[in-house]
Amino acid sequence: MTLAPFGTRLRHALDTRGQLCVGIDPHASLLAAWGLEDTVAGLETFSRTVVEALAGRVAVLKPQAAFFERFGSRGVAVLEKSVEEARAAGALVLMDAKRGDIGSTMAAYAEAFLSPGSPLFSDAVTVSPYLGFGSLRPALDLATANGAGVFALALTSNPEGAEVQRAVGADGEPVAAAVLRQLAAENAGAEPLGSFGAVVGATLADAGVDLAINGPLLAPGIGAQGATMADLPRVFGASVRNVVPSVSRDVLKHGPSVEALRSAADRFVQEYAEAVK
Ligand SMILES: O=C(O)c1cc(=O)[nH]c(=O)n1[C@@H]1O[C@H](COP(=O)(O)O)[C@@H](O)[C@H]1O
Repeated sequence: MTLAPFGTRLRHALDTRGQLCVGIDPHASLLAAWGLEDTVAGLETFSRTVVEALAGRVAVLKPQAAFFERFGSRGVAVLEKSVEEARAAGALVLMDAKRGDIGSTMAAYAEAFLSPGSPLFSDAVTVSPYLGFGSLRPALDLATANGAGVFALALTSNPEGAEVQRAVGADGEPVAAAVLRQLAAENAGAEPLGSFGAVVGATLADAGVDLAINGPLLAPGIGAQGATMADLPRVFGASVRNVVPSVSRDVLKHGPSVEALRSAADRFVQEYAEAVK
């Protein structure tokens, strides 16, 4: 089955399900809080519960690959199953893998996450552009061919990110601005939304760069890292409607009750709607 472009599918999901991405981040501390063991079995119960609670409800689920990889191949098998079940229930899956490498190796990462035959095929994947934006080309091309998307780190939510991302290149352009400019070029002419997104933390005091990339802006940092939905209009300005606010721990801490997870996600959707009138 040929998928419509990711940007089109994402816009529809945000408009119909509400503007929210929930991260599946099975921290050891969350497993313990849910009364689960820090084992593959605990991981599987945790992930299955989040998918059961939210995949039929929220626009995007974002499994954080690291928390599955720490259990080795059996953890990755849980990740594969979670991706499949979440997609089958109607959520778009954004694989948070933050991969980055030379182009020829990036092609292999792209095969892993953006090729429909792969067990980890996802609707989109996070990548690091810090080996040079051009190194992402194989991922951008494979995504286009398969109706998938790519989110490149631009201004991350952690305070350390600035030393690299705010650095100014020889031509006077800040590094993050160059990433955003190249994403905008990839998205040129796409309607209603391009398939190539930027990651811009909701925790920023001020973006200070042009966020009008005609693509989605993944905004982590809401909740546990201190940002709120009310911060989004200030950080994102005119681009705020293209923001995909992302929350992990501040939703997940409400489990293992399926109802409580759903209520928490619904509250965040409501808070976004109130903040962005
Ligand atoms: O790409 C991301 O999702 C991401 C980028 C970023 O700048 N900051 C950031 O926190 N993230 C991820 O978003 C999630 C944040 O989790 P919470 O702080 O629990 O909501 C983690 O999985 C992070 O790896």
